[in-house]
Amino acid sequence: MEYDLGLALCAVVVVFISSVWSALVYLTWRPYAITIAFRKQGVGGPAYKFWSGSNEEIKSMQREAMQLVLDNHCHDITLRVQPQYRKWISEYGDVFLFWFGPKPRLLVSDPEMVKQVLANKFGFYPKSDVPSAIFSLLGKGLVLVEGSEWARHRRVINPAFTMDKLKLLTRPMAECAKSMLEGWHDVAMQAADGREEIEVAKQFQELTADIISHTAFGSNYVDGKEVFFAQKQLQMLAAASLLDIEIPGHRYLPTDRNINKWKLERRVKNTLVRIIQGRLEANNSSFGNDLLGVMMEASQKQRGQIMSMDEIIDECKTFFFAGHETTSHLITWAMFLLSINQDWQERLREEVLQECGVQTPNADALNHLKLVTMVLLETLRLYGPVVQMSRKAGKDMILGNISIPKDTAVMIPVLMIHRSKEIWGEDANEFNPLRFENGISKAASHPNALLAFSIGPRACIGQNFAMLEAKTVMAMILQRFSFSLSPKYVHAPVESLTLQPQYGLPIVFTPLHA
Ligand code: HEM
Repeated sequence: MEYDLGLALCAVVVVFISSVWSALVYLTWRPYAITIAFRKQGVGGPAYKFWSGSNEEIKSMQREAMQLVLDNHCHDITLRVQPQYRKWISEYGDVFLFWFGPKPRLLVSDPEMVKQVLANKFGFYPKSDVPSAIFSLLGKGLVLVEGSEWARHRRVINPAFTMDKLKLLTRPMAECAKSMLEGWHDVAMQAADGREEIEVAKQFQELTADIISHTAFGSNYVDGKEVFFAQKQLQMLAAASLLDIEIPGHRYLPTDRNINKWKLERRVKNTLVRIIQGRLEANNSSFGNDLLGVMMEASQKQRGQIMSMDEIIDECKTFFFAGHETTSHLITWAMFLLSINQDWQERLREEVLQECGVQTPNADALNHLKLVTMVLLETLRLYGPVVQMSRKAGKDMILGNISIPKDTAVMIPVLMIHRSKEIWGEDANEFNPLRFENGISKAASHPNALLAFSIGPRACIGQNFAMLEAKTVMAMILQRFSFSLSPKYVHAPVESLTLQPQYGLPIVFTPLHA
């Protein structure tokens, strides 16, 4: 008996010592060895700090940067949004190593190396490990799945985003926009001076929520909006915990935050199950022309491609996450740029009136809006909603001439790349839509320099949807109003998962017609 107890005690001591040893190796020796291996290849970077890596330094730089208010015409917003990358690129160059806690991250801002990572067709650079908060937002939706599972999902979802299907969505998009703009028109007409100041960032969030609820869920859009609001709260919880180092098992503890999160997740799931079940049981000849219907149809038709209920649910969550805020911020920033560039606002209005008249624009007319497209591309370059992307080396890789050990995260600082003078020329920090006159690939010294929708096989599946939506809304605003920036506006772009104006975007509208 005593012998057994002694043996058990010995085992506990051995396990304890070996865990402490592994932890020490992981937290000290490994970062040291990785640093040396990269230094030998000429890759510098900030020194590793025990346990917290570079996190505290980043947090402190970001706290300081948040105090900055920029001039309205200053588009070099890296000072405020990515101060750490700006500082480290100037100190260590295009490629450097930093640390997310004890995990190594290689920042790569050379466009050719970025292309090698994003356009890799063999899946050698999968998405890097996502924080659990993001995973619970998207589950196994298209943004996060990998390999053959990703290929199966993408095949099922692709038909929902073909141009002929998207064209059908122009009408619900325009109807949602019309109802918002009629409201603006009425308040402006009632104002004593016929002008009205409106905080548009919030309005566009509501509009794009309305549009994605209508276009994804058609007749079920009221339920769709319920999902949307719950997802939105989950997203806020996720954003608040992004720079926290995850403690294993913490997400299973019944803390107030976790309990709230579980409740919201249940609400999202139950509502989506109700919508999908309803369509399956309706016994109609088709599941509908909305994104959900087209996806369910494709899932049933393509033999061997069927997606389970849980997978369809995760794709619906993904549409909300990936397609709502991004598009609303694109429209918000385009309005900001047109408010401070009145000459471009005038040019765009002329183009819209010439191609669409005063009618509600249809997909074919929108297709002819060349200047509007150029302004949206320039907005995506200067204020693209996605400011960085990350991947990891799926195995030991050679990138450029640098050896990268398996599992090293590779960070792509989109915001910095979009402002590089070497890539975009001396006017990189200026608003110049004409750079896109001959198309995206000719706008910079590298054909893949615009990364707003990413490139390669994992590029944004919703990019045509987003551009169609933004063009519809912009054209309808230009038909109805002239607008300028309110003196109350404070230029303070901030990243909260996506790039947004920290204090909103107040704009003064004057209706063009009574
Ligand atoms: C201005 C609007 C948008 C921007 C700037 C944007 C940007 C991006 C970017 C940069 C990626 C690649 C992310 C990465 O690889 O890490 C991506 C992927 C994706 N986006 Fe978008 N997006 C927009 C709108 C939309 C819309 C409207 C939808 C759907 C309704 C959508 C759905 C997706 C999906 C499903 C993926 C994952 C694709 C895959 O991995 O195969 N996005 N988006």
